[in-house]
Amino acid sequence: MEAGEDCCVKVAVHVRPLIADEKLQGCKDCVTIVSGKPQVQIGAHSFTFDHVYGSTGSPSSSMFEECVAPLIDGLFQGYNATVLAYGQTGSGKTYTMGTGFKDGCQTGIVPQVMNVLFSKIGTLKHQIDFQLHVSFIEILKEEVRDLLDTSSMSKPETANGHAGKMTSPGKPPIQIRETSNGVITLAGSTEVSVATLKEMAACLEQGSLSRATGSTNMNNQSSRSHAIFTITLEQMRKLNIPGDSCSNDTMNEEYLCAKLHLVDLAGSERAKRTGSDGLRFKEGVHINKGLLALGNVISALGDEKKRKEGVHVPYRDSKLTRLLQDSLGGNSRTVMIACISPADINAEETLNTLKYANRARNIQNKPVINRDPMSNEMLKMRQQLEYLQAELCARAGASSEEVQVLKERITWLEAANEDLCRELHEYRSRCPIVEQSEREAYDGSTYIVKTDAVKRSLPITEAEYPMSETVGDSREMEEVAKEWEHTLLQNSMDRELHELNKRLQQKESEMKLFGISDAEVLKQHFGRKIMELEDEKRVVQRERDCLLAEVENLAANTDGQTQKLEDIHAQKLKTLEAQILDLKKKQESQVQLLKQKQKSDEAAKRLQDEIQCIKAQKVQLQQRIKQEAEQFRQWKASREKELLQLKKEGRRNEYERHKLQALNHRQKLVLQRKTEEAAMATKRLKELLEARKTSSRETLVTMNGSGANGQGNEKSLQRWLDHELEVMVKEHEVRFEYEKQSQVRAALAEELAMLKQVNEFAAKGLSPPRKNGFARASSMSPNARMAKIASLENMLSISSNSLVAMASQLSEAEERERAFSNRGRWNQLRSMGEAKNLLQYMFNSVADARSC
Ligand SMILES: Nc1ncnc2c1ncn2[C@@H]1O[C@H](COP(=O)(O)OP(=O)(O)OP(=O)(O)O)[C@@H](O)[C@H]1O
Repeated sequence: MEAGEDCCVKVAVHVRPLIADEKLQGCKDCVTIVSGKPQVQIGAHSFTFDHVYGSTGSPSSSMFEECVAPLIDGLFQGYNATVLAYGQTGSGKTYTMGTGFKDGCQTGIVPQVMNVLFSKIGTLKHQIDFQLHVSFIEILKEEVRDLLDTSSMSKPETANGHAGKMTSPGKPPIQIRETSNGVITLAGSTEVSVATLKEMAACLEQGSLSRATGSTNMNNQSSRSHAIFTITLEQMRKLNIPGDSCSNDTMNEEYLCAKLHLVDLAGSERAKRTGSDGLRFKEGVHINKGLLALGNVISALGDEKKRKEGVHVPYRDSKLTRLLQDSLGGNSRTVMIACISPADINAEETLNTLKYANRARNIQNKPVINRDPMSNEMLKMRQQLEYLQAELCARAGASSEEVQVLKERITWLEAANEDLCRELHEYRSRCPIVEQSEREAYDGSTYIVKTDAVKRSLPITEAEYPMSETVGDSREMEEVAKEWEHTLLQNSMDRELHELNKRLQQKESEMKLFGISDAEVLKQHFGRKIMELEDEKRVVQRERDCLLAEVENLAANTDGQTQKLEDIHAQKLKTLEAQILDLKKKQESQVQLLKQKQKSDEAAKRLQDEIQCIKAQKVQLQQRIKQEAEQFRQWKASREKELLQLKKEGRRNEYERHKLQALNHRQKLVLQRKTEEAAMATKRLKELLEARKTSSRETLVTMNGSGANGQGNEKSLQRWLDHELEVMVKEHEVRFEYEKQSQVRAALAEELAMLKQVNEFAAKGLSPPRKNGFARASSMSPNARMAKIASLENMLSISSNSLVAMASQLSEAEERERAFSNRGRWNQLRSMGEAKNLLQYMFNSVADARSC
């Protein structure tokens, strides 16, 4: 084997979405991914990895291409590789790896690996001979079990809810061995030779079904073992050596053998949270032991100081670490996928996972191409030959050739320099535009941030009962509009009536004018006048006729006297004629007057009609005004009734609101008290943890410096013990507060879920089930429900923050505890006497505490 290149373990984080169970518990997403960066933030902690997938990091679908595909390419070059899924129980390891492969399901890394592997083999098989083997084992309770052993039966689920595989009786257990050149092998495990994708998939499916799984509170199909699916790729390549036609076939062949381990670890778990007991509890203990050993290996390899100090790496502490010896710090290219849940309830475990993963990034592996010794030797010789040939050429060549090469190099460098100058110039000319657009983008973002901040700064109490006010406002508006409309109508009708009255008055006064010159009297007057004129005319005519007769008689007598009489008569006649004419004129004028009279009669008639019409209109209008007033009165009465009803309802709502506010207040107080207690305990734990660092150092210094002074030493040991005990007590207190807070949160979440369900039922027009909580929630008004939902959501996010803060300190405490116990808590004790004294002191302290 040749010397390996240094390459760090690559770490990707896979954040799964909140699952139904977590949503039901009202869990909040407490993990933030920094946009565009592989950076994860949780509470005050921030971690950077090689990749982050899921929950608005890169899409999970690109994980295979970015993290695993390069490992497969390496496999074909002869490099070993490992993909390792790590994380808390239920965080999505099996989902990510696809080791729960069933019914040909293609999601997950392992099925994708198989697809890519066979498609590559398909394209290369004409040049290279391939051999593929797979093995599939699990480590359950520190025992390695073969998942592909067909002789052992698959065990159905037991009463304890355990499904798994039984080792066949008489078969020797699988042994982990290390070969002389340090390669870890499994003696006794089944290696199945596979030629097709289907065969390999069948192995995966068979092993997955045989794997031990069981149901816990946190995952109803929890893997109870660490599973390793290993693909071994052997290649026999024909080498193309120019000018080498004489050597035999084996001399021109190269043999490579590389392994790909696909590891799905069991999840770390807390017995209290998984609710495990009996067998499940024992499994949990073993799982945690294995993971603790893995953590210690990662810690030893990932801590630069420890690495430099050459600290022992405890691979042999567990079967898991022994099997992964090559993958961590050895001959392998390794990708670790840290699977995490974003739920705040899992914040402590998520933090622990991220801390481990972060440390794993510092592990340096030394992958080498795995050739067989013969091929390796051949390669070395060939390389040496090539080197010597080159050397020979160089020496044989003239020095002028060297000069020529240097000249060419100078020309090339000059050209490259020119290109770079041009690029720099172009960049500078583009710079102001880029800066401007960056400034604009920045301004835009601050604006968005500002508006968001303004929105967020609105206190939630302002949003309480907003709907009732809006409804009240709209009702009032409606009422005012109605009254206004009524007043307008009344006014316009009054104006109309006034107009009619005015017209009526006018017409009546006109009529009066006609009335003053009494029509009948006038008529009689004119009639009489005409008659008189007629009589007068007749008298005058008779007179004239007499006169005419006299004139004729006189004409017959023709004497002088007669002539005189005749003249007199003619004179008289003329007068009479004139009188008649005058009378005629008078008569005509009387007729004319009579005609005018008739016309005015007609006008009076018309006026009379108009007056009648106006009077009718007036009556109608008065009726309408009356009707309108009646309608308005009725509306007003009903409105007042309604108002009364509303006031009653308002009082009820007000009462309900007060009741709710009181309840909210009580809930908030409880939450506040619990949060304050939690914050105090967390703060105290933090202070103690900080103080412990210095105190343990001081203790050591004091103890080392006071070798002669036995009493001083004893006192400082006692102080150290007091401090240690206090840290533990505080850690327990915080854990206790954490549990209480989780319970409060669960109750709030339950209430919230119920209210939301009632809202959904109401939106669909259905009535909610007749259960206790539902009855109370559905008796609330929609506005009160909305307000309660908002208040509960507010409380939930307060609770979530408190949980994350506690989880952060608990994770810190646990990590330090682990580091401390690794170093040996009691290393400071140097004699049995010191130990006895300290034990006595501890007994006294416990007795004191119990007697209080
Ligand atoms: N990325 C994801 N998207 C959607 N659902 C997921 C995702 N990851 C995990 N889940 C769901 O979460 C649940 C737990 O996942 P899984 O069994 O893979 O966890 P695990 O880490 O293997 O748990 P354990 O250690 O207990 O075996 C499953 O119901 C799974 O379908």
